[in-house]
Amino acid sequence: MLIGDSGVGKTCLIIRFVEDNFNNTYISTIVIDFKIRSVDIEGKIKLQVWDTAGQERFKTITTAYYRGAMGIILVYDITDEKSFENIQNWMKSIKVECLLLGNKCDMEAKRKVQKEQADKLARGHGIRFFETSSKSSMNVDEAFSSLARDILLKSGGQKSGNSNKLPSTELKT
Ligand SMILES: Nc1nc2c(ncn2[C@@H]2O[C@H](COP(=O)(O)OP(=O)(O)OP(=O)(O)O)[C@@H](O)[C@H]2O)c(=O)[nH]1
Repeated sequence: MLIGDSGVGKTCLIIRFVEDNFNNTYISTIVIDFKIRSVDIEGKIKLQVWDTAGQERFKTITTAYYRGAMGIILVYDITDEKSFENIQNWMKSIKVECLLLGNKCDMEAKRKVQKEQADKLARGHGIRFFETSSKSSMNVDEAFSSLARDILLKSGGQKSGNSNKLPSTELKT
């Protein structure tokens, strides 16, 4: 499950990972959504990737979902300091396997969060850190695969039958 401020690029990361595509238009996610991709990690496994809305008004609902996740990808935007601060608050409350991503690393000229700061934060929490770009596709596959691998390792290689059931919601258009 991906968590982070509105506009940091969570949906774009999922679209790059699942469809190998990128779009500059910004359509803010409403509440929650998911996509599936099969990957080869010691045999085929199916990853269900959940996208959450970054907007504050959906926080109560998205928080209920993240409690059921097997792994969490915390995303900030390297050009937006506030998104990096907010990620640090999320980190305090997360108990499952997680990963830190500094997205939009193709925008080096507008960088506000230094790689070293994020690296230090990730080390402090004992988690992995990558800088990614959905635009150039840098590190996107690597990031998702490394978290999937860590989850598999932690669950003793079990590929299905987890007890972390997500709450069910009926969505109507
Ligand atoms: N340059 C650049 N732009 C990006 C990148 N990833 C996303 N964007 C742009 O950032 C904007 C927001 O991306 P989204 O993926 O919709 O952001 P989000 O985090 O899902 O936003 P919410 O759904 O509101 O929570 C879009 O205009 C994207 O095109 C990236 O790696 N590089």
